[in-house]
Amino acid sequence: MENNAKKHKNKLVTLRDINKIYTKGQIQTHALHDISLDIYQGEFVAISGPSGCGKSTLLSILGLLDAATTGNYQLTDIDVSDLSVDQRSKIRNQHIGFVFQSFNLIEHLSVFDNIALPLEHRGESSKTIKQAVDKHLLLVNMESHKHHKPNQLSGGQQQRVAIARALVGEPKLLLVDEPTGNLDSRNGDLVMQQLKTLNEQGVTIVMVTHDERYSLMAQRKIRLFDGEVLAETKGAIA
Ligand SMILES: Nc1ncnc2c1ncn2[C@@H]1O[C@H](COP(=O)(O)OP(=O)(O)OP(=O)(O)O)[C@@H](O)[C@H]1O
Repeated sequence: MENNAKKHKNKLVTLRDINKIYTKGQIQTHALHDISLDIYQGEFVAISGPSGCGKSTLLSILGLLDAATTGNYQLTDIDVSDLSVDQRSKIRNQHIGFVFQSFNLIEHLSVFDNIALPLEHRGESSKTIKQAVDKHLLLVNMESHKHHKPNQLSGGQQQRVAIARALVGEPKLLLVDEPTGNLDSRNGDLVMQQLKTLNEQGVTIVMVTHDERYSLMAQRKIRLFDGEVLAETKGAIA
């Protein structure tokens, strides 16, 4: 298969010399050391490495949930290194979608209403919301379940709803943290197939995973160790 990154030359993420130091009282943890990374539009990047090596920290910085202690981060043409918390959250809402291991769906809302949430926060009209939600229900093959509540769905179906919710605002970057961690292998395979298809349709994905099989589905595999990039493998498409 052709590497999507070759089709899309636009650079989405430029990280330069990113360091993250957590300080708690007298204790400092140097979680990321001088990470430099470029991610291009259309790529599927997997981040792996042992527990505590900094994967979630890196994903939080990429997703503007947290800021680096030092270093530079450019998202498309926006320098997001030194923004206030409010500015960061505005850019996050516009440009970034998240999928977490635990789905994080709201139990008392229907599938439709869960997917609609990001657009409601943006104050979109109900017509725009309906069109966008219907489109994304189709994208993840969940249109026949739109009136269901999350507890009436399998884990794999819940994760597909979470993917639709992450994508409904048309983010530039989809960040995925252990998407199959709470799923059996059949549902895990279905969710991964869904992510692969979305990537083939042009969605840029950065995914943290412990599962070697799934990281091989990405075009690039970045292995962290003690907060540093230990190795980078390119073109490993399954
Ligand atoms: N909020 C925090 N305060 C202090 N230290 C933290 C905080 N978050 C993470 N750390 C530390 O930073 C280092 C990297 O943690 P991180 O959660 O990024 O690793 P990880 O690779 O995602 O681990 P896992 O695979 O177990 O989820 C660890 O030593 C961790 O203890």
